[in-house]
Amino acid sequence: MAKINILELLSACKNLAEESGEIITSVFKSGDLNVQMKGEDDPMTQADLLSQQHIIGGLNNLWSDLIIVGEESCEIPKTDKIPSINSLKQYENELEKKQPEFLSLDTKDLIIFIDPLDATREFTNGRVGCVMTLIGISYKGKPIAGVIYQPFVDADGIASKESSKWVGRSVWAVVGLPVVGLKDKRAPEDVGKVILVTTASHNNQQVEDAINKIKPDKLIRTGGAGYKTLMVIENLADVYVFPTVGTKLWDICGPHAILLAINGSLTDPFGNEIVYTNDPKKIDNKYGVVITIGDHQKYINLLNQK
Ligand SMILES: O=P(O)(O)O[C@H]1[C@H](O)[C@@H](O)[C@H](OP(=O)(O)O)[C@@H](O)[C@H]1O
Ligand SMILES: [Mg+2]
Ligand SMILES: [Mg+2]
Ligand SMILES: [Mg+2]
Repeated sequence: MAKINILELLSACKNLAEESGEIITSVFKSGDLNVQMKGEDDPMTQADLLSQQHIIGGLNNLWSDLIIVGEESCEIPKTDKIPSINSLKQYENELEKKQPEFLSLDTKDLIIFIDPLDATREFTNGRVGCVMTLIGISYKGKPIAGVIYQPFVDADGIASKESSKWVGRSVWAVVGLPVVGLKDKRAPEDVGKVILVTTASHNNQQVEDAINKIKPDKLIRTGGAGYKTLMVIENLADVYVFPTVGTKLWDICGPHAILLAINGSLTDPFGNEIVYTNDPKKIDNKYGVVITIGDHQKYINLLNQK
């Protein structure tokens, strides 16, 4: 049975996500997005496709037996890319003390979830600040590591319309290790407020009901499942609620791992844990998601009050 070191796998994912960011920005700059509709309200562009091919092609070159679930249904052409596996080596001693089993994981228990471009709709509309590549690593059904790569931002994650500022930013974590480079971005005037973030473009009665039950001090509607989760991770929002079908496991696995690493929570609206599986019938988060930093149960109770 092949064994995998989580730091080597995450290093490869981070390297590939960062390079997929270059693919995404160059497709955007070319103006030739080649938008195809996979279904009603479900766009895919050339950037989604090339990003997924780059990431899976690179992983396949190192670990041919990895179970990978990518959003797009496409061929994976052979690539010369050999991802870097050593960029997180300095964390090995710390991980050995805290989660020694993560240094030697059975391949059969791992599933990698790839969203090669989250917020495609916003990408096609030029609202690129929400766009990110999401890679999550699950082990025995739970997220244990993940990387988010934002291509259209500066080093602090601030979105810009000027391409000269697109340095890009990775946020990554292994559950059990301290998270590097994250800031608490709560504005002083928002301290003590309840800030709820939800969909900008998939509003429905359940979303409205959830807002009315939580009664936030401040409501933010914006695009991207990854972007909204990152807002919770960076303390720009207390709770992200989307209480209906719409997101898939690849939208949440990577962000969920980062959230867990900072003691946040992600469940369905009834408080049930999400199980990460490659069963295609269970890829939808069919009851929706509730994502918090702080008192998760308080929001679950509010959402389930009669
Ligand atoms: O990777 P894509 O298809 O862009 O992912 C979607 C999500 O599936 C969807 O839930 C999000 O909707 P909202 O923005 O309304 O929350 C969408 O933005 C993308 O993240
Ligand atoms: Mg999509
Ligand atoms: Mg997505
Ligand atoms: Mg996507």
